[in-house]
Amino acid sequence: MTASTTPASPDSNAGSTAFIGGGNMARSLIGGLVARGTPGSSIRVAEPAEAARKALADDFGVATFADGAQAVDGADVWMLAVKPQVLRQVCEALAPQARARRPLVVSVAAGITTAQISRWLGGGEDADAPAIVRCMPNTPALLGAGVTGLFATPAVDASGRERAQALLSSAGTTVWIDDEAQMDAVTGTSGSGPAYVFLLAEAMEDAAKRQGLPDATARTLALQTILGAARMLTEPGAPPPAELRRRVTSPGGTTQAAIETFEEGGLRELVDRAIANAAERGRELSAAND
Ligand SMILES: NC(=O)C1=CN([C@@H]2O[C@H](COP(=O)(O)OP(=O)(O)OC[C@H]3O[C@@H](n4cnc5c(N)ncnc54)[C@H](OP(=O)(O)O)[C@@H]3O)[C@@H](O)[C@H]2O)C=CC1
Ligand SMILES: O=C(O)[C@@H]1CCC=N1
Repeated sequence: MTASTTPASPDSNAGSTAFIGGGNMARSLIGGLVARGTPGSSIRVAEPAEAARKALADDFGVATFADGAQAVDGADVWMLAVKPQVLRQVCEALAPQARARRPLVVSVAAGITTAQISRWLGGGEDADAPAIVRCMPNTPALLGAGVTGLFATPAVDASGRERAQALLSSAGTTVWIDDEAQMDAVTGTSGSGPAYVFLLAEAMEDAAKRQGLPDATARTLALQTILGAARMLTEPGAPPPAELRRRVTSPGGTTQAAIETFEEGGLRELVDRAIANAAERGRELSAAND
């Protein structure tokens, strides 16, 4: 077992949060937490790749470990931030510590259900069940501009909910859902959603270049348009998206020509299918990794 920072004694880790997995999502969440005042020293990260451990320690001042068991040692919140495909193996390895410590377990893994996590952690039924919050953040968390859907199992008490809410609030807006089955729809909408906007940015930039604009100009126009539109959408008291669109669209003008092209091309139906497919993939990930 190697640790790139020296572990403190378990008792001195009370109040700390352990991340299992130090990849893209963990970086976004840790960045959001540290930027909003959580001391890096209270965050412990297990990550197999040495280069990633060094970058996390350098960038955020967190304690890093090659081994999950060391990272969770004494931590009372465990953030499971590994791929769905390895979550079972991770949970089963940590099950003895989970039974002994009874941490608040927070999972960001797409698709994987709280029942699966509970079983893999060796959880019992009812009063003996582990406290698990399943959540779906997104990468704008890095800027504190993310949105996270959260679901809590009955074993999570009010203080556990508050703790999870506080952790994810550092990443931006939080939305609790009561029905865990809806988490796949959350994943398809907002978890994966930033990539849809990035795809739109790519497509607008490419189209602008094909219209003869210089590369840098095309990028600036595409990105600032998305930023400005997103800000208008989220201003307090902003009208709904359809009304904002109407205000840009002069009858018989340029925008109408573009919007008609999108509608004829089936953009709405395409978005509907894309989000449905993302949600379905979440359900498949659950079944495939059970
Ligand atoms: N990226 C996103 O936008 C979002 C992702 N999620 C969820 O977050 C989770 C992580 O995704 P993402 O960050 O993108 O994936 P990454 O692959 O970037 O991060 C996962 C990290 O976990 C590491 N890892 C693998 N095995 C272990 C282990 N046994 N112990 C500790 N760490 C391990 C990986 O190391 P190595 O690469 O060396 O194997 C990798 O660095 C997924 O479950 C995903 O569904 C949720 C919302 C949004
Ligand atoms: O693509 C994925 O599976 C993860 C979950 C949501 C965003 N990224």
